[in-house]
Amino acid sequence: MFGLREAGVLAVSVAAAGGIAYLIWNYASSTGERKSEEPRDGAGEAERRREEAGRKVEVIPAQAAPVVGAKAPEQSQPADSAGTQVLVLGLDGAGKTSLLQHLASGGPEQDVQPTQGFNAVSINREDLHVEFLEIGGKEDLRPYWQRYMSKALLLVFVVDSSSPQRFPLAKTHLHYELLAADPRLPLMVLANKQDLPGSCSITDLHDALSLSEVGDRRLFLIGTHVKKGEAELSSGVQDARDLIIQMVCDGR
Ligand SMILES: Nc1nc2c(ncn2[C@@H]2O[C@H](COP(=O)(O)OP(=O)(O)OP(=O)(O)O)[C@@H](O)[C@H]2O)c(=O)[nH]1
Ligand SMILES: [Mg+2]
Repeated sequence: MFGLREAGVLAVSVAAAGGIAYLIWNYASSTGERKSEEPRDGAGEAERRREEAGRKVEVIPAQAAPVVGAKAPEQSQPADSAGTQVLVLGLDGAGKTSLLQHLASGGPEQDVQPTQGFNAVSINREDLHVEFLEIGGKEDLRPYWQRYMSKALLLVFVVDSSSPQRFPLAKTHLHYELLAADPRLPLMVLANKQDLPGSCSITDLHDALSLSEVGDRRLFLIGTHVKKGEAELSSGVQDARDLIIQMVCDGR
């Protein structure tokens, strides 16, 4: 595992809009191959790659820390360590549990079932403990989402990029229930299922979810996919994990 900068991911432009600063860069494909050996040296080159791939990552660069151990997911009540949890939300079927399995184990996902309540997952290493809390996305569980905002260090909002018909519903929950509850909480949107044909690019998802209107908070938008049987983490999942670990280390 390596840091974003070490991975050769290059910031190609900086845009400030609505008080939010993004560093925008690309990753080469949706197939999960991290092109760490290829230097990306200029906005023109990166733009070319973006056009080729139809994918981009918008993140704020961070140094990464290695993960040396992981604890298996378990059903549990959320821990009461205020402001330290990574809260993982999103509509049912978006891929939250699948992503957490990959983030925690670094390996292929096991069969996943819809989360009926909470799903607590930890990443542990000698001097680092990252605690994720997924709350299931079914309609009857969504009223619980907001209750855990106050304990969160970061909100990770997972979207199924292959289901554009559900974007308006996701947007409504995101803006009017979650972001409204904490105007400062950093937000990481994972545009998941980028492997599926016809999945929405993160540029389009940015617009569909009106992410330019998320307020005065740090925003990360990353295209991801997880596939059963794939031994390697996709580059987007690696980027997400690196950023999350860095934010936990920094304490926001
Ligand atoms: N093709 C593809 N399938 C995915 C991806 N991520 C998840 N899936 C599949 O989507 C289905 C739902 O995934 P889950 O991880 O259970 O989704 P969830 O967001 O946890 O759903 P709830 O727990 O019901 O809120 C499963 O069949 C996964 O295998 C992805 O990136 N690509
Ligand atoms: Mg789940």
